[in-house]
Amino acid sequence: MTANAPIRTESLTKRYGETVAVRDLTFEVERGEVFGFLGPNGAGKTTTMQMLTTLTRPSSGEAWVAGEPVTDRDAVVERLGYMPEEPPIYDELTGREQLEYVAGLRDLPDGEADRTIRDLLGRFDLAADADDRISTYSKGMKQKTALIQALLHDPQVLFLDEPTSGLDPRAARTVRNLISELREEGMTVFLSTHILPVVEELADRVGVLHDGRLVAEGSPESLTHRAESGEESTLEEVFLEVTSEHPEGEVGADEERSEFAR
Ligand SMILES: Nc1ncnc2c1ncn2[C@@H]1O[C@H](COP(=O)(O)OP(=O)(O)OP(=O)(O)O)[C@@H](O)[C@H]1O
Repeated sequence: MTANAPIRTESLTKRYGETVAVRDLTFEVERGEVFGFLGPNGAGKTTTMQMLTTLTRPSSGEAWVAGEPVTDRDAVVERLGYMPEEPPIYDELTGREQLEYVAGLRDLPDGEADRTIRDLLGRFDLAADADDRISTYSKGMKQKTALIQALLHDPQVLFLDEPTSGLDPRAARTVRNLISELREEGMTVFLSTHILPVVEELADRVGVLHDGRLVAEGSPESLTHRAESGEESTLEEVFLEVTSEHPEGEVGADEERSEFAR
């Protein structure tokens, strides 16, 4: 355990009535690491991300983001950037107006906000479209706008929920390249997706969630070179294997997650 890991959870659990959406989740993400959070539909990825971004409170257990407990909403929100699967952007605004609006919500001083917006629009190749309405944007341009708005306040940790879902291959490639650039700059990224090639390309480490539990964890390479089989396989095969090894309701409360050689 690293006390100052930018993301750290301990026995994090969320219950909705009888449903245990996330159970006893303990993991950490190191500074500058891209952590790929994988799992089939209903595994608990969104719920985990909502707890880490303070949108929903844990039922039990603890979590810290950028050193702050997720129960301290203001402190955590100041330090994280979050791009949800359906980013809140308004079609009737222009890209620039949308970003100015978010900068206002974040209380960024006007001069600083203008400079940051200009820099990020340039960097994400959106400057020429910044004064067009978002209703005229492609899905990829909307996604880039959403990524910029998550970065405006220079967060220490970035949470991305299915950042490439619904994008055509070219737009998905652009978004993957941008994430890769952020990683090269040392950003800590928590990347939730069920698209395996995305984590294969971008993640330094992968966690596989199934039925609310972390059932496998390791580098993408170690997951594809499973120590016990000694055979090379694809991440998809490993994913299917570890999620079928743990059919719903059959995972013992104290069962260890699969560990792979790092
Ligand atoms: N607000 C809620 N009320 C009741 N049950 C919920 C709520 N949110 C999630 N759940 C349940 O918790 C479990 C985990 O859901 P979650 O959305 O976190 O999974 P996910 O891995 O993000 O799935 P997907 O890939 O389909 O988005 C599911 O059984 C879901 O039905």
